[in-house]
Amino acid sequence: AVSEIVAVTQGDAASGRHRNDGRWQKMSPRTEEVQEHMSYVERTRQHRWRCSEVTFQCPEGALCRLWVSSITEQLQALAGRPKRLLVYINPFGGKQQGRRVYEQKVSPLFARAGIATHVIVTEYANHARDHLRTQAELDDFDGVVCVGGDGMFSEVVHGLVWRTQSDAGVDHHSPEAELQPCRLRIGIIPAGSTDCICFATVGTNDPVTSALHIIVGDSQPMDVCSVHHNNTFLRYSISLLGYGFYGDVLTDSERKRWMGPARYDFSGLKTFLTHHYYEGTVSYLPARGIMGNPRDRTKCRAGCLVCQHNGRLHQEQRAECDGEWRTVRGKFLAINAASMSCACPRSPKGLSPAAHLADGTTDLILVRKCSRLDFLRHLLRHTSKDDQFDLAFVDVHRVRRFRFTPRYCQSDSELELDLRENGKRLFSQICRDHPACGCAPAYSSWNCDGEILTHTAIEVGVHCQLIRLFARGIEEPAVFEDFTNPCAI
Ligand SMILES: CCCCCCCCCCCCC/C=C/[C@@H](O)[C@H](COP(=O)(O)O)NC(=O)CCCCCCCCCCCCCCC
Ligand SMILES: Nc1ncnc2c1ncn2[C@@H]1O[C@H](COP(=O)(O)OP(=O)(O)O)[C@@H](O)[C@H]1O
Ligand SMILES: [Ca+2]
Repeated sequence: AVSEIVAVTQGDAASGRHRNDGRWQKMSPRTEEVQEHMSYVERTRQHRWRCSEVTFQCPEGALCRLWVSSITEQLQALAGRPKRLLVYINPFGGKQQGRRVYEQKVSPLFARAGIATHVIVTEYANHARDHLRTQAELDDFDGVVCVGGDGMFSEVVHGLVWRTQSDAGVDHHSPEAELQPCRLRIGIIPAGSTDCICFATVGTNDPVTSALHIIVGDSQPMDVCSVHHNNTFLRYSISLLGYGFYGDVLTDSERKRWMGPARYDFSGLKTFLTHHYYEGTVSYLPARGIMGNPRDRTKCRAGCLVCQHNGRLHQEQRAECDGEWRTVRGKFLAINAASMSCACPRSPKGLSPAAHLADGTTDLILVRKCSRLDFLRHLLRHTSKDDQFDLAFVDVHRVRRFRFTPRYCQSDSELELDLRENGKRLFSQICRDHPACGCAPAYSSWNCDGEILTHTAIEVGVHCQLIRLFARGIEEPAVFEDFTNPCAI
């Protein structure tokens, strides 16, 4: 299809400026004869795309020129294709290859597709976020590309969402605020440690594949969670919000950044062996009147009907959901909210395999205190076909909002209630300082897409389809289609 052509150019056969396709070499070039070079998307295994080139020999120069200009015109008329991109590179993400990956694999493709770029190599953490917030001339661009991991993507989202709200006069500190969707799409060139947002929206972590999705102008809407403490905005989350296990893994892994991506495995093992649980209260607003549930074994795929259906539903039906909050108190090994599957190479089906990218909900996973062996069973099921939620100590709910309060962080009014009711103030104070007799920490931290949150008591709301990516979701393999034939236009 035309939509999967990267570019066409004309070069004359005699000059030999372009590599000749072997098939045509037998023909002797006549004086008039010219070549037409076409680059196009070719699908290879496991959702990977390659940029292939084919050369056509054309007996008549005029005809060839007509062809090239007609196809180029058609390509330019494709509305979704970006022409100008703002690129941020994190040179220190993952294995510190971001710069090399961009220069060697991505930049030549953008050039071939005639995309103009403005490239910024970041110099410090939050450089990209702050540049987007205050300096970047966003009107000059059709999209933003980040080269790095989920942390770098998160920076770009924070910059863009913040800028969009401030331009629209929306107060992002209000947890109830209806946020304005961002105009610019975001592309991810994976060069981080987990890269789960790329993996879950494209199906593979491969810079060339991602670059091609950007070039053809794909669009994948995505939900974004906002995280607040009281009435103060803390952060946005796109992949995982995790307290307990994933919070502790992250806290420990930050000290091991020098290890690169392997830090997560070391800290994962350590945290697993430590086996801490945390007490607290979770309240949540279940998503009602929607298609799908976290255990229906469906998967969010390209052109997902559930996302389309629930994305439209969201606005009108929200009122119906109000007033049905539920509360759970307990001891948890992990509290995870996955607003998408969080599929990544470590777990190809992800934390919540049936979660949707753009349905306006997040899957709240509660793992209660259990034995090490049971928790290991739960973890292992992230890597097998077995259902990780089919265990007595695991609950999963598809929700629109939720709140968490750790046990020893009661609000002042709750403390006063304690005091009035049974004179427990002194006891409460002791608990605050030394809960559980000092044997184990009373608090974990929230892991918000790989960043540690400064507060433990949080309120979370999902903003349906707030951003769009240069991706199309994971494609189902089409068995009968011939992907290799570029002439099937
Ligand atoms: C025993 C094997 C268990 C495998 C369980 C794997 C579950 C993996 C789910 C991963 C969800 C990832 C969600 C993504 C979060 C990212 O946004 C975020 C930031 O990414 P960035 O660094 O690229 O910026 N990444 C993370 O927070 C990293 C989380 C990684 C967790 C790895 C946990 C490994 C657990 C190993 C347990 C080992 C127990 C072994 C017992 C013998
Ligand atoms: N130039 C820089 N120097 C230091 N830190 C940076 C720089 N640019 C980005 N960061 C930060 O690095 C962190 C990790 O980035 P990321 O690209 O997600 O890699 P990883 O997947 O390895 O964690 C992010 O929190 C991001 O804000
Ligand atoms: Ca979702």
